Amino acid sequence: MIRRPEQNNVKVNVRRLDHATDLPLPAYQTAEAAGFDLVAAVPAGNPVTLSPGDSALIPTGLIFELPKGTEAQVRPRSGLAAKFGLTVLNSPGTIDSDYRGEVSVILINLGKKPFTINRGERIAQMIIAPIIRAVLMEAAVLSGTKRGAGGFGSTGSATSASSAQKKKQKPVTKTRNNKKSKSQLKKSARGR
Ligand SMILES: O=c1ccn([C@H]2C[C@H](O)[C@@H](COP(=O)(O)OP(=O)(O)OP(=O)(O)O)O2)c(=O)[nH]1
Repeated sequence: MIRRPEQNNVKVNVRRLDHATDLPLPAYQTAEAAGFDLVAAVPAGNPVTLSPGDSALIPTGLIFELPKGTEAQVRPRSGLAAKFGLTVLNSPGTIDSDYRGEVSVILINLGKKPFTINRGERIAQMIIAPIIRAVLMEAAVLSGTKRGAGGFGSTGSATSASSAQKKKQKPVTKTRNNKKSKSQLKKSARGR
C-alpha cells in the first residue's frame, strides 16, 4: 500500500551515548530521503584506518528504541562504495526493535587504498522499515507452482537450464549414413 509520506512518520526515541554527545543527531537530508546517515563515533584522536581487505566494527554512539513491528537496516553509502570501495560487510545489517545496545556498523574496505574513518564521518545509512512476522506452520505438502523448484537463473537467460534443455531437444539433421555433408562440415567449422 502506498501511503503519503506524512502517514509513514513514526516516532523513534534515540539516545546519544557519552562518546557521541557532541555529534549531530541523524537527520534525513531531503524531504523524501529513505534513510539518514550514521556517523562514526570513534575517538577524535584515534581514527580507524582500514587497509584493503580489512573490516572493523565502528561505533555510532547511538541507541534506538524502534517501535514494535519495525526494524532498522544499516546500508552502505553509495558514494563511499563507488569512490573508495568502502561498504557494509553484513549489508543490510539488521537492528531488532528490542535491541537496546549501541548500533555499530561493520565496515569493510574492498577498495585498493587504505581508508581512514575519522570521528563524525558519515559511514552508512539507516532505513526504518516495517516487518512482517511469520507464524511458521510445518506442512508435509505444499501448493504447486509453475516455477516449482527452478531457481538460480532458471528463467530468461541464454544459458539457462530451460533453454539448454530446448537445445538438447532440437532435432538433428541427418545425412545419409548419419554422416555430415561437406557443406555441413564447413558450416560447423565456422562455428554455426
Ligand atoms: O550491523 C549491525 C547488525 C546488528 N547490530 C545489533 C542490532 C541487532 O539487533 C543485534 C543483533 O544482530 P543480528 O541478529 O544480526 O546478530 P546475530 O549475529 O544473529 O546475533 P544475536 O544472536 O545477538 O541476534 O546487533 C548492529 O548494531 N549492527
